[in-house]
Amino acid sequence: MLRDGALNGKTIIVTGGGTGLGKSISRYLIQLGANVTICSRRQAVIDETARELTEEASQLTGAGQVLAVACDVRNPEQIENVMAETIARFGQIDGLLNNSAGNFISPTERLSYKAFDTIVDIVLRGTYYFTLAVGKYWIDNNIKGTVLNISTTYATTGSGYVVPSAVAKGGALIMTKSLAAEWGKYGIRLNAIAPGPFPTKGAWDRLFPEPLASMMDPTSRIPLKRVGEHGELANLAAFLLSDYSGYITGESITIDGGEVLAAGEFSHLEKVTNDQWDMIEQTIKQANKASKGQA
Ligand SMILES: CCCCCCCCCCC/C=C/C(=O)SCCNC(=O)CCNC(=O)[C@H](O)C(C)(C)COP(=O)(O)OP(=O)(O)OC[C@H]1O[C@@H](n2cnc3c(N)ncnc32)[C@H](O)[C@@H]1OP(=O)(O)O
Ligand SMILES: NC(=O)C1=CN([C@@H]2O[C@H](COP(=O)(O)OP(=O)(O)OC[C@H]3O[C@@H](n4cnc5c(N)ncnc54)[C@H](OP(=O)(O)O)[C@@H]3O)[C@@H](O)[C@H]2O)C=CC1
Repeated sequence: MLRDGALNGKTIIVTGGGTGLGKSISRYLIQLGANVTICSRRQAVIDETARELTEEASQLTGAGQVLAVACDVRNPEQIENVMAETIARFGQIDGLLNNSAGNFISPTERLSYKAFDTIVDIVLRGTYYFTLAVGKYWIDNNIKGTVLNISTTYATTGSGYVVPSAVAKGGALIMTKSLAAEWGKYGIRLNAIAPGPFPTKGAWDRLFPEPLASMMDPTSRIPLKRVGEHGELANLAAFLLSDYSGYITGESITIDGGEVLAAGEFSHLEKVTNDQWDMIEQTIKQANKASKGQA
């Protein structure tokens, strides 16, 4: 979507950049000229992704570079190490993509306290620790940085069976809006993306495992009748991290093929056939006549 070189000179940290959506977005940011630091807990995973993205970038003109630094986002010292290594390698930090997450489906009453804490700590604590660390650095150094948080559609609607994730994503979304109001005076922008289903191994293993996958078609309730493509999400993420979105802050943009709209009171009526609509129309018109005393 953006022109080549649109992110030249920018350095962006992507948490959870070794796999799934974080990897796809990192790939596109690098293509657009950004230098990207990817971080997550598993050093071997981010090293392999960095090798792959570096190889791909070497085939392109004007692509950025990639650095892999291990980090558990629940640990402030490790976050500060990622920032220090990024600044040592690339000079400064311009953007932060909070993408790391943990999640699994479960009836809430089956969860231990530790299970609930594990998800909330990765998603909410990890997001505010990283945002706080980078925000302080930007304010101290007068840098007009940008934060983008990967949220979900149920951060605003809520959802059963993923309650710790909903609690944490909801909290992170309110942080996005609150800090956008507070840090606007420093030129710091914060936005979020709320994706619907985008197939990744991490999400599908934990949210759509067997026997669920054999029992239901996740596209049936999506108005556009398909899941998302990683490139579609990467386009939106790159735009929101770029200067082209310079007047957008505190916003959450949904990218879900219309899935949340399916909750609308009458949206399920797509199952009604044309013959049934003929009958329904006649029935309603009869009732209209009756109410005017013409029946
Ligand atoms: C119907 C169609 C649906 C289609 C799909 C649509 C999807 C669209 C919307 C999706 C929105 C959001 C998506 C995401 O966030 S996807 C990201 C998924 N990726 C990950 O989760 C990657 C990282 N995850 C992990 O590393 C692990 O899963 C974990 C989060 C558990 C953390 O691992 P860790 O090793 O730190 O933790 P433990 O294994 O020690 O577990 C901690 C406690 O949690 C308990 N636990 C773990 N799994 C379960 C389970 N399935 N049920 C109940 N409890 C569980 C575990 O027992 C530990 O607790 P205890 O010590 O008390 O036993
Ligand atoms: N796929 C989808 O349909 C949707 C995804 N999302 C969101 O998109 C984002 C990416 O998810 P997706 O790509 O699907 O799944 P992945 O499982 O591929 O990505 C999650 C990433 O988070 C990292 N991570 C987990 N725990 C930590 C931690 N404590 N510290 C640092 N990194 C951590 C993992 O790496 P490691 O294990 O090495 O630490 C992994 O790279 C998440 O925020 C998710 O909530 C939202 C809506 C829909």
